[in-house]
Order: sequence, then C-alpha cells, then structure tokens
Amino acid sequence: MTDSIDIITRLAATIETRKGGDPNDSYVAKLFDRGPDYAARKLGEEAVETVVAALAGSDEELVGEAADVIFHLSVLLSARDLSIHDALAELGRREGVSGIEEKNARSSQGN
Ligand SMILES: N=c1c2ncn([C@@H]3O[C@H](COP(=O)(O)OP(=O)(O)OP(=O)(O)O)[C@@H](O)[C@H]3O)c2ncn1[C@@H]1O[C@H](COP(=O)(O)O)[C@@H](O)[C@H]1O
Repeated sequence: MTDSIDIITRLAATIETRKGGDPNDSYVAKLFDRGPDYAARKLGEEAVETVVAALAGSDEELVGEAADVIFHLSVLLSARDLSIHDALAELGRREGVSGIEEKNARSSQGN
C-alpha cells in the first residue's frame, strides 16, 4: 500500500517538473500547454473509456483505463495549481466520518 502512495507521489512530482516544458519533448508538458480545459476533456474521455471497460472489457483493460484516469486527474489538478494529494487529503479527512455526518457537515457548509 505504501508503494502505491509512493507511485502517486512520484508521478505528481514528475508532473510538476513538466510545467513550462517543451510540448514536443513531454506529453505532460503538451497537456499543460493546452490548458486546464483540455486536461479536463482528456479526463472526461478517460472516465468514459473506464465505464466502457467496466461494462464490457477485461480486467486488464479496466485497470489500464483506471490508471489513465488517475494520470489525467493528477495532470488536471496540477494544471489548476492543486495536487492529487489535495484530493487524497480530502479522502483522509472523510475517514472516520460516517455518511450521515459527512452529509450534515456538507449541508452546514452550504455544499
Ligand atoms: N502515465 C503517463 C501516461 N499515460 C498515457 N500517456 C500518454 O498519453 C498519450 C496517449 O494519449 P491518447 O491516446 O489519449 O491520445 P493522443 O492523441 O496521443 O494525445 P492527445 O493529443 O489526445 O492528448 C501517449 O502519448 C502516452 O504516452 C502518458 N504519458 C505520461 N505518463 C506519466 O507521466 C510521466 C511524464 O511523461 P512525459 O511528460 O511524457 O515525460 C511519465 O513518466 C509517466 O509516468
């Protein structure tokens, strides 16, 4: 499990290093160059492909599409000057909070 977090941490760090990079040398730099809206569309495409794989694909295809979603989500958050670690921290915050408490906490915040 620690290894999985290490992989996400390394990926997030690599993604950050690509900011301002040459789009011809780096796929992530190309995504940054095209902007957050493009990164969001890529994430949407990968999410749809994940659903298709879940409904009609093999386990291997589903895992591959899920990895694409995590990658493109990481790029999108970085393009918005956020990080996948912000999303993980939110999941961590929800640990130990029951579904009802979470719902109440969100409605008291106006969400
Ligand atoms: N995980 C990935 C990853 N997954 C997929 N891809 C790239 O995604 C591209 C495939 O995208 P698509 O098929 O959707 O379409 P495309 O037409 O090629 O791309 P678009 O023009 O549609 O954006 C290929 O170029 C893949 O190399 C990735 N590129 C990079 N990473 C990670 O990002 C790191 C940095 O990559 P670079 O920025 O390229 O050095 C790598 O070390 C990896 O860890």
